[in-house]
Amino acid sequence: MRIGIIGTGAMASIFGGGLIGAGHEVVFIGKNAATIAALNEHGLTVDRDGSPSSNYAASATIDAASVGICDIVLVLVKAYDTPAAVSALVPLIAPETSIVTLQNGVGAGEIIAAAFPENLESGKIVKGVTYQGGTVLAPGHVYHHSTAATLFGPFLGADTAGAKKVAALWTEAGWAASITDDIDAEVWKKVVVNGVNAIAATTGLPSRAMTESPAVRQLVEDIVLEGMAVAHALGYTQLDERQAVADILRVLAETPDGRTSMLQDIDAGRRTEIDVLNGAVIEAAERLDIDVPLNRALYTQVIQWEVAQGLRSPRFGAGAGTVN
Ligand SMILES: NC(=O)C1=CN([C@@H]2O[C@H](COP(=O)(O)OP(=O)(O)OC[C@H]3O[C@@H](n4cnc5c(N)ncnc54)[C@H](OP(=O)(O)O)[C@@H]3O)[C@@H](O)[C@H]2O)C=CC1
Ligand SMILES: CC(C)(CO)C(=O)C(=O)O
Repeated sequence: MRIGIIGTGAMASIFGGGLIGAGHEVVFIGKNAATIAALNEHGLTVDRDGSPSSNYAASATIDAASVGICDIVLVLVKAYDTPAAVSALVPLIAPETSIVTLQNGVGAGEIIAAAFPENLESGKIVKGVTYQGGTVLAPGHVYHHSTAATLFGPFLGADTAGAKKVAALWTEAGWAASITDDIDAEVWKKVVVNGVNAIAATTGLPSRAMTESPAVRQLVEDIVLEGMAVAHALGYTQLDERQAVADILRVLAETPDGRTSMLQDIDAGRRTEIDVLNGAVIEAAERLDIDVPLNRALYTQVIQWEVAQGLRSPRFGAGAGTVN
């Protein structure tokens, strides 16, 4: 299959590597010249726990127009980069192209769906959530926690054919994948458990270390339970809060060298996805009249860090709940 991946960061690289390894033709579309050069010249190196590093011959470009039509396109940029990524994607998309987002948070799927209505109508926009993790070590070199779950579902309607086609790719690459008929509930569960990202960002702790400190482990549990009350009030009553706590603690504990995506943003001095994660929880909680003090505290700290870095206007530093 011809697969276009927009992004050359952590997730683009872990999934791109595995899909090249499974025999697919993969083209990365990025915007960082140094990373593109590293990929084309030295290939993509992926470290996985318990196995030697793998190096994959990689093809990467800044010029999306040079790529041509793809069978499947994976959108793996940060949520706030989705509008620009979607514009770049146009030359890759035919009516039969499946477009897949595995981005965290709320809203990216809606931006993609609005841009490609024909693919949306035919069930070819696939929304997913993944508990796999990627950490960038250097341009063209990533660490991959690969044993965790990925769930796919149609963005619109009940036709799961498109989601099944993508899940089959995952299975071929040796990764767990399943189909859900309620991807929106899974997206909210992931938004809630991604509360751990802000904990990592504010403590500086790598993933496993968060589970080893009793105080931080308790904070992980508390942030998930707080967010789950909001998810339940939104109508996702089928989500089991204890299961959500157990799931995220397991993912963190199984990722000794992992750094959550938000901690990697802090490391790199770049904007975080706080708005579409804790910010989304706060926004929903305000509408539903639910108190979410932990989410507010973490949100405020991360926003203040962004303000201090000059990444965001000081007027957003006024307090939690001021979501963009
Ligand atoms: N890392 C993780 O473990 C997990 C991340 N996720 C989610 O996956 C998504 C991607 O995260 P992650 O891979 O960590 O992020 P990274 O920041 O590592 O990678 C994002 C990539 O997108 C590139 N990019 C941004 N805008 C464009 C554009 N217009 N055209 C082409 N490339 C572009 C960036 O380029 P540049 O390098 O130049 O900035 C970068 O290579 C996020 O929504 C994240 O929350 C989900 C599960 C786990
Ligand atoms: C916590 C983790 C790794 C779970 O997949 C994640 O989603 C992230 O780092 O953004």
